[in-house]
Amino acid sequence: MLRKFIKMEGCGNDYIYFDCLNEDLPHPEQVSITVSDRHFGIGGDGIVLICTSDVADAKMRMFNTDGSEGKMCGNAIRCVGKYLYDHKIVTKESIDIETLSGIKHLKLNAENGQVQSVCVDMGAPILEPKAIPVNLEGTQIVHQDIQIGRNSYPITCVSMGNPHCIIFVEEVASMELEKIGPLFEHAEIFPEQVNTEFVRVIDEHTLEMRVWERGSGETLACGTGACATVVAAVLNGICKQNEEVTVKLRGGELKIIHSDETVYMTGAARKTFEGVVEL
Ligand SMILES: N[C@H](CCC[C@H](N)C(=O)O)C(=O)O
Repeated sequence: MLRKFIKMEGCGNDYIYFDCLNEDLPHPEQVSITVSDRHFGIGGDGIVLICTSDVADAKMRMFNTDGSEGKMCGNAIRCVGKYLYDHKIVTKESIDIETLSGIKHLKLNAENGQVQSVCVDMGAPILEPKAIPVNLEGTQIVHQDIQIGRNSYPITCVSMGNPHCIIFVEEVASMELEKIGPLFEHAEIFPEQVNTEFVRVIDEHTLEMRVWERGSGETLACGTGACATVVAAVLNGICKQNEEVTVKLRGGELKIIHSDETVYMTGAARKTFEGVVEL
């Protein structure tokens, strides 16, 4: 079966998008494993299905490279907004997208009919350990030492609809994430695994972040991870609420504001190419 796809990226976090508004995509878990392969497939950090919704302008489903379904994806939701507007499926610049973590509100920033960037209301962070989930005692997990492998790390745990573990470190560039990332991802205290962010503080308005994603490994950026990182920085007294923080990622930058009620994420969304793939 031949199927059209569109490749898009947000800060280098690149997914293969399938328009499922009129045609479903069977076995998305297996499709993601196959087409995400950067040598034997199209290549990407996973796939995203753009589907109809009864409660919003569209529904987004995303799958990691290992076929697991993510409950929210910050970089992808910006690209979904771009796809819908650029293809005139929506004509408004304020739209809603249904996800497994609730309905998200998007403000599309377009020039000449093409979306360049999007501001997403990502919703309020979830800090209650059982809801993240993380199997640790307490009302929230902030700067709590845990043993991972042979070392102990002070972690902060935040959910943005998907689980994140944030560690503040002196230097991120030379970290060997392929070694340490899986130790966090599959640590027993995370019953649904975890996305792990390693963060260097540049100043109270600038953070440098690398990420080892649940189900995909290291990606060039993680939108929910950048939001979780700023929430963790506020909880640790590094950044201030209601002040914009720039999160520098390997693939670009995201602007995050952790307000009293929610977290706003603003960043680019870009199409790289379209194609047809044999599924
Ligand atoms: N790996 C994540 C989903 C993708 C999140 C990330 N790419 C983003 O931009 O938020 C998970 O399984 O929770």
